[in-house]
Amino acid sequence: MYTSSSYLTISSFLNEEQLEQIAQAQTTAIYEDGKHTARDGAREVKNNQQMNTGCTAYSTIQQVLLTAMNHNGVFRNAVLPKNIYPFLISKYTQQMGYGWHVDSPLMGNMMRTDVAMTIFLNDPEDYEGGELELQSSTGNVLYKLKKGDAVCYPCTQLHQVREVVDGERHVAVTWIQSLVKVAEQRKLLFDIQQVIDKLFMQDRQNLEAKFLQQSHSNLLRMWCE
Ligand SMILES: O=C(O)CCC(=O)C(=O)O
Ligand SMILES: [Fe+2]
Repeated sequence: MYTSSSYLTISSFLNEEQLEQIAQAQTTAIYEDGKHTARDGAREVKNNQQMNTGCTAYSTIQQVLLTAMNHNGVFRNAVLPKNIYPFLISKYTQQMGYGWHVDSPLMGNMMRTDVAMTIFLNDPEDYEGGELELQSSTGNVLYKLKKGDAVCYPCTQLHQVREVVDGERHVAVTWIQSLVKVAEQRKLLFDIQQVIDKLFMQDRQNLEAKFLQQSHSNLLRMWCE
């Protein structure tokens, strides 16, 4: 599930019903210049539109997205969310993009940003260009996922949204403060959790799984803040 070092993709993060609710809401949405929510060097390279957070559509979409997050075990186990920043609902039309930047380390009420997340709200066939490009030690990686899919990546990484050449790109983005600050530690915990889940699926009383769960619990206690 981790495609590169610690980038997590979640397919069908949103189901058909949730996507439909979002699409309905989007028809009445009000958008404004995305530069309002960027700071320092990011402001100059940010060229997109964002949904006005005061409109009814925004509240509806926010609710749908939070519900999806709460129900997603992979997201919870991999990201270990402590605080979630309100979603930005963005739209990139022709020639829009967001050049190389790093996200603010602190947002809102001094919330530390550990994990960034992009949820794709329309199909990759709907637009040309518009890939989310992430810096990685083994070469840059591009994400242009299916409608309803999501990608999570550590906020330590430089990234950009390549220019949309044709069509429209719709995404929801947010930032999460994790219970575990260090990405490598989160990845270890997630890997162990997946093995535990598999073993318990075969046998609810598997003793090795219980020992592994003990180690997982104690590591989480050691690393969480
Ligand atoms: O649209 C995306 O996939 C990411 C946008 C982004 O980097 C940001 O809003 O900071
Ligand atoms: Fe960003």
